[in-house]
Amino acid sequence: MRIDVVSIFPTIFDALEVSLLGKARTTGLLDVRVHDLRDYTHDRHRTVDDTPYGGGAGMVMKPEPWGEALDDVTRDAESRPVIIFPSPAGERFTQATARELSTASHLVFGCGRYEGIDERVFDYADELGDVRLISLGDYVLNGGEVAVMAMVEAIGRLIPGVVGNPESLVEESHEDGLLEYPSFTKPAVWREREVPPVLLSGNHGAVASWRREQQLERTRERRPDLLSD
Ligand SMILES: COc1cc(COC(=O)c2cn[nH]c2)cc(-c2cccnc2)c1
Repeated sequence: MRIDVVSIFPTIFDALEVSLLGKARTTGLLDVRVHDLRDYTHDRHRTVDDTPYGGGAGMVMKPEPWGEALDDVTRDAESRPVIIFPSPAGERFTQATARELSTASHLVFGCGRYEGIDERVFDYADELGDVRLISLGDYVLNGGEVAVMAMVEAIGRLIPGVVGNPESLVEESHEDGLLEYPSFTKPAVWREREVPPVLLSGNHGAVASWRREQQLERTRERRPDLLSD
């Protein structure tokens, strides 16, 4: 998978080298390219924002740099990319979204800042790829960069070969629509707290039933919304 990221803070994405995705990049499973939006400006101050038409507080990201940046990153695309803009006004990002996007050949992420991006950019981008505004949650960040880091990690780890043990991807929260069961490891007793005896019983059927019940109990308590979907 090829991933292009456009941002006015490209160095933030140096952190992707450190995470599990660093290995995926060296093995060629992931081809991650980060671009500075200011490289697509032509004025002395490398301006990327301006005041909003119609008035109002804050600044809006200008369309021209975005148009040139999106042209550039899609110019040599081997397939029609999915062009994703993190936004508080976007569709909800879930494990199902991550799974869907992990099958794409080419993802382009556009990191908005300020009060957002001139709306005409999304209309233009639709000529270049499938545009998706995606929200990580109902809160506002200063920019899309942190959201892109989270999405790239959630998507990247689902690509075969990126995570060492694919078995570990199956028994995770949200993979089966429920929260994951509690985990324990040695010692069997720690600060007078015992590991649930069923987990030491060697009875795999009883362990599986206990874990399923724990998943349901936790989901009922913490995320009843997942049970009504
Ligand atoms: C401060 O104003 C913002 C911030 C952000 C960064 O993303 C988030 O805050 C976010 C993402 N998931 N949950 C929250 C994005 C936009 C934006 C981008 C494109 C179109 N419209 C708006 C605007």
